[in-house]
Amino acid sequence: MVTLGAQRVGDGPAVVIGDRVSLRAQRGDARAILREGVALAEPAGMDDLPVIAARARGVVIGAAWTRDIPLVRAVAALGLPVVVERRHGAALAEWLGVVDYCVAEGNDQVILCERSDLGLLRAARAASGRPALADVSGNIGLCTAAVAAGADGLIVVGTPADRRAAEEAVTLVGALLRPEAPATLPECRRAIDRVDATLATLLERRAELAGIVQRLKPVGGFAGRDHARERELVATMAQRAPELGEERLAPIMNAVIEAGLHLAEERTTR
Ligand SMILES: O=C(O)C(=O)C[C@]1(C(=O)O)C=C[C@@H](O)C=C1
Repeated sequence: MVTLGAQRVGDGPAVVIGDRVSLRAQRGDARAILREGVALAEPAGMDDLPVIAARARGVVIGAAWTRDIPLVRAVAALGLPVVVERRHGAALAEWLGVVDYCVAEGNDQVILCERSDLGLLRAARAASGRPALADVSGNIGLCTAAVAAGADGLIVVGTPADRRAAEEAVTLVGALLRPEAPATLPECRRAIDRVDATLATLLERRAELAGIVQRLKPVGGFAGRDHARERELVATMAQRAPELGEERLAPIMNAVIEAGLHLAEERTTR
């Protein structure tokens, strides 16, 4: 786990990082470009390092210059958390070799970052035991896939809509697939909130489908209720929710089904 400002990257929920500033791409006076508290900054050269050290929460070793070993070393020596991007085309060994340079400078606060190859992100995370971010800026369609692949967070430099898509992916996919071991009451409640967000999304989707079924059945709505089908779906769900079991699931699903039927009937009379 690596702490980046207020965010913990590695254990707990996947994070979204919206401010990654590249002094390489922007080319200008670092003092004018970097605001105090920026999450991640990528230097253009050695001259930028003092300003980055003073203002940024973490520093990026960019994909374009991972072979500039003197700069890699100097960046690691700042003592800030370091995000190591993979050079385009670099194999796993080369990527993790850059991490070794950072560790050799006494900096163990290293996060991996990958843009496109989610299989490699997963492999690097497993091989190194270090957290890994997916940079989905400009490729926002990869958000959910990246979280599903095990990314510990998303870097997204883009529009507010892009940022919302990233937040949605970490919440919904995280709740479904990311292991959680919250240790405090607030953490546990936030984890429950993520599960509830996923439940709400699924409940809304289920209600839509149940509404379509009512129109397809010869007799829809409460009049066409099929209790055998309801028992069957509860029994199937109990295989995935064995702790709750059929007995506890049955009243839950009864309420869900009735809510769907009420909605469908309301819609036909609207
Ligand atoms: O499968 C159906 O026949 C439906 O109408 C859908 C549904 C459900 O919401 O799952 C709703 C009412 C029935 O009693 C059984 C199931």
